Amino acid sequence: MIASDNPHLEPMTETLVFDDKSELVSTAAQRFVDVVTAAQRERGVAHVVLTGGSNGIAILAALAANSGEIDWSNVELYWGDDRFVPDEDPERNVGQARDALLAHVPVDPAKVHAMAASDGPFGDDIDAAAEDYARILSELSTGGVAPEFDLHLLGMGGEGHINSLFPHTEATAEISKTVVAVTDSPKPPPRRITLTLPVVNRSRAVWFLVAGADKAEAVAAAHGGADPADWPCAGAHGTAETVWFLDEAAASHLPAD
Ligand SMILES: O=C(O)[C@H](O)[C@@H](O)[C@H](O)[C@H](O)COP(=O)(O)O
Repeated sequence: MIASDNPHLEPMTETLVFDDKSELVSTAAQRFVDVVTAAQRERGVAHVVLTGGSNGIAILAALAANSGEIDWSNVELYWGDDRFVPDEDPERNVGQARDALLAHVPVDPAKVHAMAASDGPFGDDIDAAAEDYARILSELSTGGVAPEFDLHLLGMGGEGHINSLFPHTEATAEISKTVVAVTDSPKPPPRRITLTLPVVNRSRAVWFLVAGADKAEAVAAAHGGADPADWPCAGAHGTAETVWFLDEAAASHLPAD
């Protein structure tokens, strides 16, 4: 089992409900700037895990327009998951991030840790590609497992999937590996590489970016303490904070208070 040696005691859960998706995105982008600049002040380098999905990419586009005092040359960037398809496939999360943000800010290419594509250095060997990502995480950590990320962004599917961790799957139940290959994703494409829940949960801050009525049941399940096997989103928590950025539709099944 992967343990977090983070000393934080009482992680805070915060649920923010916005009138609409654009307000959600602009607030999360502003707060992203605050978290990354604070991490850089304290530790020099910020470690941030990006996500795909419409909200995750919209935040990156907002940051391309205004990223305040972020020193992009001192941000280590990772992905929570990616599709194991050719690099030029428009479904790749890293490609969408390149278009939305990375092409527009002075990131250090050596600090941009994309998951391998199916036409990358490991060819079609998805297990080798996943193992290599685990090696990268290990090498960039102080304890040999994975970094304690300053921030892990998460989108969420209507059935509660986060990264490529779907309900009732081995990947969601994984407690030893930091990164696994998924070859039968219920949502296409079937082949993906994903961080596991124990490594997500090494993050200081875990943020859910969720809009739309089709997500309301999963949001309510996570807030009600559901079993992560049923609702993987219920198993993701930051060691310092867990923040739910919701629009009103996504929050519609939460208790009124
Ligand atoms: O892996 C995938 O198939 C998607 O990228 C998925 O995980 C996405 O992030 C969520 O469904 C949230 O998407 P939205 O932000 O568009 O709701």
